[in-house]
Amino acid sequence: MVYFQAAPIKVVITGAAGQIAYSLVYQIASGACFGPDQPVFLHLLDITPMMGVLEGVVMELADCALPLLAGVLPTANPEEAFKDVAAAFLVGAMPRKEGMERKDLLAANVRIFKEQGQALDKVARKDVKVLVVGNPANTNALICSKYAPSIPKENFTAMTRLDQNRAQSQLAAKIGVPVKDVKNVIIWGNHSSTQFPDPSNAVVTIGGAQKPVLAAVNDEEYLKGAFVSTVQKRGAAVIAARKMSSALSAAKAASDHMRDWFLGSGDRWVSMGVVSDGSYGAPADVVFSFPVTTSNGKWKIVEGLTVSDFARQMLDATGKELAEEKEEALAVCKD
Ligand SMILES: NC(=O)C1=CN([C@@H]2O[C@H](COP(=O)(O)OP(=O)(O)OC[C@H]3O[C@@H](n4cnc5c(N)ncnc54)[C@H](O)[C@@H]3O)[C@@H](O)[C@H]2O)C=CC1
Ligand SMILES: O=C([O-])CC(=O)C(=O)O
Repeated sequence: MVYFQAAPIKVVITGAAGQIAYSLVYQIASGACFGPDQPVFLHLLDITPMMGVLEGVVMELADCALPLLAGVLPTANPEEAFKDVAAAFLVGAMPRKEGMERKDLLAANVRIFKEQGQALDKVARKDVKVLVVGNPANTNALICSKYAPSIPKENFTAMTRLDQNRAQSQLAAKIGVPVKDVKNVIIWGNHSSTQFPDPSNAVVTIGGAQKPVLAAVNDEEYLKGAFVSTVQKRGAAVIAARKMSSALSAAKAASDHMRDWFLGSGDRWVSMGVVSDGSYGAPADVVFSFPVTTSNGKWKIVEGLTVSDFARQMLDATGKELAEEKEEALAVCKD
């Protein structure tokens, strides 16, 4: 019997034999996600043909000799995987290949999230925090929530943190400051090429003083043009280079997202795909990425920001795409 000071929490990762999970298991089991004093019991779900590969991941986790890892359960059974979990990283889904848009994965992937919503509904803790990473992440999260009606819809989120990290990193490089000195870049809308990476409220610390990013960059053409398209297309650029989609950075972003949700975002805004209440004119009842702050395990949309004409057009385009994806997903799930 192993004794820990705090009781371990059960955390599930789906697609656990895949690329992203290979980095994510370490983020979680090392304490980077839930904190250095929180032991974790990992539930690792994949499909039956991947159980052999998954066994290798389990061996490697043991070989890491991680003090916070209380146990590991590899399984192909969703109800076993989701039983009593406090946090769920829903990664398992097909990734896109070169030339595809993420929404091209919808028909193949959305049923996974219907089935997993049903399993979460049955066996997970009612306060489980769910992060959907598998693409198309926003719409998969919506479907998952719809099939888990006993769990509050606020508990279902989609990952746009990778886009936020990309945006922050691009701006820091442009200004020539460490990435930690840029904050409050916003990702609006869908985790797709219609997303709107918005620097208009971002601030940068230069020489100990805070300055708006717009003034520090002082190049409107870049901020409305190359900056936006670089972030929108970064996933495709990584696929073109690696012939596989982002994995290391996706795992880091998933850990950042869940850490901030559990432990709080402090004085920074973070972007999360959440079930929309219609804030900022976004369509209601789609999973839309907003700027949020988090504390005590809850997120809250940042209110009162000004939306320029340019931003309005961008928000409308990404909202329209999400409304269309929702209709398509609901039709697929009916079958
Ligand atoms: N939201 C975001 O920012 C990002 C999302 N992604 C998405 O994450 C997903 C996973 O990517 P990778 O790990 O690179 O893919 P991968 O192909 O390496 O791994 C996916 C794993 O999921 C498993 N899987 C398939 N169906 C499953 C099911 N029903 N239950 C449990 N496991 C299942 C597969 O067997 C495989 O082991 C893809 O959809 C990808 O597009 C990737 C990067 C960033
Ligand atoms: O681009 C992809 O398909 C994988 C992904 O979501 C990303 O890297 O943002």
